[in-house]
Amino acid sequence: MEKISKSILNQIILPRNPESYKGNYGKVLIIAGSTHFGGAAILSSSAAVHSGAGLVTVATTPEKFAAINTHIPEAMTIDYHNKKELLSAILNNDVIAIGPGLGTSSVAIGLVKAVLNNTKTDQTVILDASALTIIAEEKIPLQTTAHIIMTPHQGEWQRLSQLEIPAQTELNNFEKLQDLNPDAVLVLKKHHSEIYFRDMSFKIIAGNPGMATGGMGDTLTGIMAGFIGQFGYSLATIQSALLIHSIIGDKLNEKQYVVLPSEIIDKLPKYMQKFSLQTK
Ligand SMILES: NC(=O)C1=CN([C@@H]2O[C@H](COP(=O)(O)OP(=O)(O)OC[C@H]3O[C@@H](n4cnc5c(N)ncnc54)[C@H](OP(=O)(O)O)[C@@H]3O)[C@@H](O)[C@H]2O)[C@@H](O)CC1
Ligand SMILES: Nc1ncnc2c1ncn2[C@@H]1O[C@H](COP(=O)(O)OP(=O)(O)O)[C@@H](O)[C@H]1O
Ligand SMILES: [Mg+2]
Repeated sequence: MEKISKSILNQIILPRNPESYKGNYGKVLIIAGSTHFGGAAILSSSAAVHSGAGLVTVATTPEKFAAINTHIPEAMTIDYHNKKELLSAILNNDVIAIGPGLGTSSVAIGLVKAVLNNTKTDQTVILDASALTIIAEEKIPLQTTAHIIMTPHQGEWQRLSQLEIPAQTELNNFEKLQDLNPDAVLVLKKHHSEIYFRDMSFKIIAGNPGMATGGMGDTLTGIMAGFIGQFGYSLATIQSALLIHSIIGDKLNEKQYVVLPSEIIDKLPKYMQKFSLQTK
């Protein structure tokens, strides 16, 4: 398994073209949140905005609109119960991240199916949290032609792959990913998270137990969406998103016992600037 080098960040995060505008940095749709998990929608959309997505729309339940607008006014909101608006948003965004705080209601199941049935080749679908639980429980095939990235923690990967955590070896993970969708990327979140794609596997040597805080994975999903929106879908972009999340977490952990997801989000623009200037 190859270790992901920090130099990938200098290659991916480049200074912006002065002539560019928000349309050049990706349209991101985050389908997230439900009655008891409003924070997951805020963290994932805030992470997408702070990591540089040009336009971010959150599809959620209207009871969370006010909280989202207050915490992250840069993001737009739509009601995920409105099938027409949802379909239009699915068709018109470059990156669709679904799952943080979504829960596993019949509405949530319908949302996962709507994304998998209506996305196309040039789009990227990030499946996280409740979306992965739904796919495992409902046995929903991953049949979209869009790029698929799954970001399970070990418990979610156990549900999806039927592999108990001790059996989540490199070889077994390759096999199960092949069964689920041979073209999908698996980002297996753990201490020193791993990436699997076709016959390649990578790991990060970064991250710390101070990051074991609820919402940390929701934040990674937003960063992943923001990075793919602006830097394009590639293995290197996925690696960069995974790495910067933990590098910032490690920097904060030097002086803090506990690292909050919202603190990582706040630091994203500064760290991205630092890495972009190192290319000069
Ligand atoms: N502020 C908010 O709105 C927040 C909202 N959130 C939202 O909550 C929803 C549920 O997501 P979830 O991850 O909390 O619970 P779930 O899917 O049941 O998985 C837990 C099960 O897996 C097991 N497990 C094994 N290994 C594990 C590991 N490495 N990491 C974690 N778990 C591991 C674990 O084992 P146990 O701890 O019981 O031994 C347990 O059996 C989802 O939509 C998410 O986005 C959260 O993000 C929090 C902040
Ligand atoms: N001990 C640890 N070492 C390194 N990273 C960790 C550790 N604990 C948690 N993390 C990171 O925090 C994130 C947790 O994701 P997840 O469990 O999906 O959180 P949530 O669903 O609460 O948002 C992952 O990116 C994981 O790698
Ligand atoms: Mg999670």
